[in-house]
Amino acid sequence: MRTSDTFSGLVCTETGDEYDAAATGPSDADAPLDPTYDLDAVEWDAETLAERPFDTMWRYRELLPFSDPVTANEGATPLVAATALGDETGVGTLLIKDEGRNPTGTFLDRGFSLALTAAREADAEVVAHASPGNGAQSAASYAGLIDVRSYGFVPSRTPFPNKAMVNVHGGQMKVVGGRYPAALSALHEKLKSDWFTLQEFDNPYRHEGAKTIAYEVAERLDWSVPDWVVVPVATGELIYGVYKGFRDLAELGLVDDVPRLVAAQSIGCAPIATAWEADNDDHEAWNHPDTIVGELEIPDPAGGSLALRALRESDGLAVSVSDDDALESAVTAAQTAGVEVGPAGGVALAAIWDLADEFDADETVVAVNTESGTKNADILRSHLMGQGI
Ligand SMILES: N[C@@H](CCOP(=O)(O)O)C(=O)O
Repeated sequence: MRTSDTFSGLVCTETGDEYDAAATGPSDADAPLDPTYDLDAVEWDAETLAERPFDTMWRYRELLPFSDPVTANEGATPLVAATALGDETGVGTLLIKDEGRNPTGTFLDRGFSLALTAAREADAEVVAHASPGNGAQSAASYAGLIDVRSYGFVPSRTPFPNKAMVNVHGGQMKVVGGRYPAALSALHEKLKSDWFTLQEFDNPYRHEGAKTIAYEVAERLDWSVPDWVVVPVATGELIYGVYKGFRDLAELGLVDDVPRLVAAQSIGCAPIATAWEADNDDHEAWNHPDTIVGELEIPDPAGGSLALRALRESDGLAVSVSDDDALESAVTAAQTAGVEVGPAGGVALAAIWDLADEFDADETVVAVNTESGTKNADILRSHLMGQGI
């Protein structure tokens, strides 16, 4: 395996036990695995990094596991000022980290760059996972780069642009009747022992890609951290990755602390927000999930306890918002900040409205827009039609 010089292997997020980085299937650990690094060997400072072009997430190569990446130039997304929204919500500085600007229009590209590099290093011939749609599209794209067969199991409600682009990238798609859990069950039924799993948290590299969002935010803020980062949460991959990224920077002494994280979910599927309210360390699976925000309709998140840990350790919060407020917020961002926010990003922005009393007028709040709004243009447009527009 061609790993970076600083990569020091995989450890269990619960026990700290070490695991084989070259293994191809899910580990027998009790909890997800985390890539680790020899931080003493990472010689980063503001000047060294400033000399590198702000072009892809691979400018942070010393804190990524592989030396020869499968890449489509993911990362280096803009941090856009949402001044009008900030004024309306009383937030001093409101910024949107626009992950819709990634190659396939989702932050997931960061993690799939790593996961497909791991697949290539393991000589995998078939890769597979289940997703609400963005994941299938992104995985098909990266699998195409290394010419391996990819299977994306998706629920029938998956947006047409995702389905179409899976095929355009040369991927195989299995559309499963029902919702996301049905797609996950279908994957588990079909999974063969020689298939390489790309599933969040079974594959230890998906959240590792997401952590580079934190590096970019801190660097764009001249190596300071915002007061708050508001993150849409489904499996917990994104929020745990972002937390890990800020923690890395604090350990390296590049920033003073981690920001307070907010987990934003839809009222129709809010296992993490509910567990947080009940002061629990893990979630209970959500019965009867029902939200228009398909990317967040994950009733039994694989990273539930890690998401809750990220909230506890960052002195964070969790909140759930209505579909209507999420869509209204996404539309407002498009109209006032020029950012094509998707429904999941709208959930993060709606959470800011809900939490307006928590934020001080001089604070900086970053909301993560996870996907390009164009993937769900029909849903966003239908919200306008409800207003007679
Ligand atoms: N996948 C979602 C956002 C967050 O999901 P998580 O699984 O990382 O918690 C999206 O694409 O919008």
